[in-house]
Amino acid sequence: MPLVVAVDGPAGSGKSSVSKEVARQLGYGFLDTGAAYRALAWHAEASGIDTDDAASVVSSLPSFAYRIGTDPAGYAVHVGEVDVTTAIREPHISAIVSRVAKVPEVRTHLIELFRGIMADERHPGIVVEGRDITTVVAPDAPVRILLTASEEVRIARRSAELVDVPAEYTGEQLRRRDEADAKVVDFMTAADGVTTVDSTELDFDQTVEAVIGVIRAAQPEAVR
Ligand SMILES: Nc1ncnc2c1ncn2[C@@H]1O[C@H](COP(=O)(O)OP(=O)(O)OP(=O)(O)O)[C@@H](O)[C@H]1O
Ligand SMILES: Nc1ccn([C@@H]2O[C@H](COP(=O)(O)O)[C@@H](O)[C@H]2O)c(=O)n1
Repeated sequence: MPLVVAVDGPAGSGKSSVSKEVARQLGYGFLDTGAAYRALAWHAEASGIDTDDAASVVSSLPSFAYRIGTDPAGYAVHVGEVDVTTAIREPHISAIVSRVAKVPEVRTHLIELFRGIMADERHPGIVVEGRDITTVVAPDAPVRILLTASEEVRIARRSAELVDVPAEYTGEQLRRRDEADAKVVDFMTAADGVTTVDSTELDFDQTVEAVIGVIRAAQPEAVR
């Protein structure tokens, strides 16, 4: 089993971009678990399923042929033969993903999938990011981090990415998604043994260094 670095946090806190860069610098694998929930929402829609109907969402699981690599340099997400890497980031998918993520059967199915990917990892370590990694998916991981930032800063960073979308819409959507997701798992407070990295006052490189610092403190031999 590789060294697992578990990273949780709210929307726009920098989980995927920071985790990917940390993995790249340490020569580790990288697993974006949110991509699976997004891809399932995409798949359900593409199959004409009402994402508000939990039973229908569950019925789409057997045909959900999901693939994601763990090489941080070759990030790509597929459903069957379709490359959905870009499509799953559309605001439309962000707006509906919490509906599928709250379905218990979906969570059980995807958590098994994540654990399988982690067990198969060939890099010496893997950075796994999401909402319930430190608490449910890998509660025994040797390094567990809650990556956070103020809501205002998270909205500003996300708005800077989505230049064609009105900032008010982006902010409202991020708030709504956190509110819906927080009913399912607690990613706003650090569980026992989880180290908080607050990037509100840090730039991207400083945040990457702060996360590597937490890994170094917990596993000195893992980081030269
Ligand atoms: N410390 C930082 N300083 C400045 N920008 C940052 C910092 N951390 C992340 N960012 C930027 O903020 C944006 C959101 O980051 P990212 O997509 O990684 O967040 P996320 O937590 O994975 O979001 P989501 O959960 O919505 O997928 C990106 O544009 C990223 O480059
Ligand atoms: N461990 C996780 C990861 C994600 N989710 C759900 O997926 C959505 C998209 O995640 P991003 O990290 O890409 O923003 C997120 O809003 C959650 O609904 C989850 O439940 N558990």
